[in-house]
Amino acid sequence: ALFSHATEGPCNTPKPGVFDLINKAKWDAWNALGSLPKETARQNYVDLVSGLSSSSDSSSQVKPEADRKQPGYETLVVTSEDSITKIMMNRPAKKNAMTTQMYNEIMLALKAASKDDSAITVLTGNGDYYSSGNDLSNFTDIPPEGIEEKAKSSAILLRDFVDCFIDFPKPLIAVVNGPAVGISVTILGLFDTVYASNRATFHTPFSHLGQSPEGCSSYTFPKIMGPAKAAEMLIFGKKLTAAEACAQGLVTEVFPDSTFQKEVWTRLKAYSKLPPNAMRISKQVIRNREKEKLHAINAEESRVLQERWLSDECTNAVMNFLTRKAKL
Ligand SMILES: CCCCC/C=C/CC(=O)SCCNC(=O)CCNC(=O)[C@H](O)C(C)(C)COP(=O)(O)OP(=O)(O)OC[C@H]1O[C@@H](n2cnc3c(N)ncnc32)[C@H](O)[C@@H]1OP(=O)(O)O
Repeated sequence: ALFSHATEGPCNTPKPGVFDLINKAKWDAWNALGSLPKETARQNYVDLVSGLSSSSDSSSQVKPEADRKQPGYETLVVTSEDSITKIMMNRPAKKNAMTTQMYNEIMLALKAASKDDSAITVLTGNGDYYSSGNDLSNFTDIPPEGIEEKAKSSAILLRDFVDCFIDFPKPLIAVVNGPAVGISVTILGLFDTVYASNRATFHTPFSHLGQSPEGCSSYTFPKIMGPAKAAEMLIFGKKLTAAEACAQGLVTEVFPDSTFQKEVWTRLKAYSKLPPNAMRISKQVIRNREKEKLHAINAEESRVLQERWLSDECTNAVMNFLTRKAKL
């Protein structure tokens, strides 16, 4: 309005029709300036634009992530911005291996995200790995009651952890920034969207570790990629490239690593502006009929693993890693 007034003087065009909403709003604003002198309109325009540029200068002083992060997490960085809650695994020196504390904190963060006012939730990793899966030193922390008790409490923790993903009510997106191993791969079948850098790989070496599939992958993987391809991953531990995982339906889209963060976050910010209730309800419609089945599968997988963790095959594989004799 001020620009039109400064250059053309008081409003001199016919009022746009009632359905021409944008032009009508512009016309109303111009007309409201009445017979303001052109020079005053020019000065007001300059003042307004100068004010906009100084307020955009102050918007570049966005709080650093450290200031925005939610308190109370030691193994994660959790932030909420642009209607997106981002849960970032934050043990980069240990390739984001998942400790007992990290499992517990991820559950807490998911429960909080399910109730906060964000529209979508993202899980990602800090550093060069997405996650190297279960922290194998979890197996060294044996309670006085013995190894059976450890296997039992681990199976309960695993079951509770995977249940949180099965029940998560909002769109859940994995931003797979690098290689992913073990449980960080298997739970991807419970996400709604999986974006991967072309540096990411997907590896479930359960037989190598004397273990068996979890995260409902014994059900979701054959469903997603067919039983033959799922068997190659889950029984024989075949490691997939990001492109292969995408071709088999586990990954939604692969991006070049050099532009990964920029492209993915631009897209997620656009998605986060969609009506949140519609997204939540669409997810329910897509997922709800499977929930009961997934809970039963999770319980069964956890029970089988509890036994596997007590096997010689598993104990030897873990000892070989911890004594530096073996790596994947
Ligand atoms: C409640 C229980 C639930 C259980 C659910 C079950 C889940 C099953 C799984 O997740 S199975 C998968 C288990 N993961 C692995 O077997 C991976 C083991 N790690 C490796 O083989 C390698 O570290 C690697 C290939 C991931 C990376 O090799 P690279 O040479 O690049 O790096 P480093 O080995 O030097 O790693 C840096 C430090 O990080 C430690 N580390 C990495 N991953 C793990 C891990 N999963 N557990 C424990 N520690 C891990 C590694 O030991 C190095 O530590 P250091 O610097 O102190 O030497």
